[in-house]
Amino acid sequence: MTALVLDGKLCAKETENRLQAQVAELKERTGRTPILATILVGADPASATYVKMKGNACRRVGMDSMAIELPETTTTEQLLAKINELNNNPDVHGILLQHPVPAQVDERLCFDAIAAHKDVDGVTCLGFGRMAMKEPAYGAATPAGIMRLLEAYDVNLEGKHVVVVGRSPILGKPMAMMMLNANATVTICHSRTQNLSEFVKQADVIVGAVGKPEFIKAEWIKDGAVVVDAGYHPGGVGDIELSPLVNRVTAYTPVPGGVGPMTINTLILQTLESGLKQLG
Ligand SMILES: NC(=O)C1=CN([C@@H]2O[C@H](COP(=O)(O)OP(=O)(O)OC[C@H]3O[C@@H](n4cnc5c(N)ncnc54)[C@H](OP(=O)(O)O)[C@@H]3O)[C@@H](O)[C@H]2O)C=CC1
Ligand SMILES: Nc1nc(=O)c2c([nH]1)NC[C@@H]1CN(c3ccc(C(=O)N[C@@H](CCC(=O)O)C(=O)O)cc3)C=[N+]21
Repeated sequence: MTALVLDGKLCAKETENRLQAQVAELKERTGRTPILATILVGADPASATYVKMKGNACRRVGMDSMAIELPETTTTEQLLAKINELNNNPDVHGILLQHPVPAQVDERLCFDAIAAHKDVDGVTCLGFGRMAMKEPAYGAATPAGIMRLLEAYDVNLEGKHVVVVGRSPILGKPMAMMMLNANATVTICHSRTQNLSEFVKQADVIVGAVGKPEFIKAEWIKDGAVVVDAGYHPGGVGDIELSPLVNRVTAYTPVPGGVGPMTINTLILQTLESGLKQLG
């Protein structure tokens, strides 16, 4: 069996072409383009790279971005003040606060300070709750990107047993809710789960969001499963041991080139949606 490659890089590229045209049309009509404000606190090189990639993606579709860099020593109050300023700035249509922030900062408080209509990365409690209730909301970028990728390849989720390994606020937990909303039967596994392999063996669709390289073993995954690997580690490996699987699963996301590009693409897509709402 040759597995279908869920090519996030390609899907993101195709979407960008469409977004570029929409941005050009908006600019023609209003003289303005959507602007994404990115906030990076501290100088972690990996985070700096991701934030740069997000700014570059804005530029590729003709949107602007505003890169805010705050020192490692930033306090919760200082970050809240910056977020408030961006909330009140009519030129800013979306706000991304890069996770993680330094330990002295209350990340949840800061995420939740982002105005709901500018929460294009889908990190607020309000956005999560609305998404979970199927009310209009911007989804968390990574799981929303995964849903868009599965949709693009017509992967059927209805009635399927989806096993999500990981329950973080911006990845595993919203992923599970989105799968539930897509009528999957959902199991969420985490660090206290007993007999993880027994759950993974039942998965029609397995989502790896653990943050540990090749933690989910190929031998746990059944023939014909759909494999979604959100993990990304140096050396281009994900959270799932992928190479032994490529000839016996139905479909899989490559690492790199799978989930990562869809995360950024979803952020850009949702920034444009927000810009369209705010600029007309
Ligand atoms: N491509 C992309 O766009 C993105 C990729 N990522 C990648 O996805 C991965 C996960 O990221 P993120 O969700 O932020 O990570 P977190 O560290 O926030 O969460 C990891 C989750 O895995 C669970 N976990 C840890 N150890 C085990 C274990 N031994 N058995 C079962 N579950 C375990 C934790 O459980 P518990 O809750 O009990 O602690 C937690 O829920 C990382 O590799 C990250 O690099 C993340 C964001 C975006
Ligand atoms: N508020 C917030 N929102 C996030 O969405 C968020 C975050 N914080 N913190 C960190 C993680 C990580 N993340 C990635 C995005 C793109 C790639 C990506 O595009 N990766 C490429 C490879 C890139 C490379 O070559 O290094 C790929 O998988 O093909 C990876 C990881 C978003 N995150």
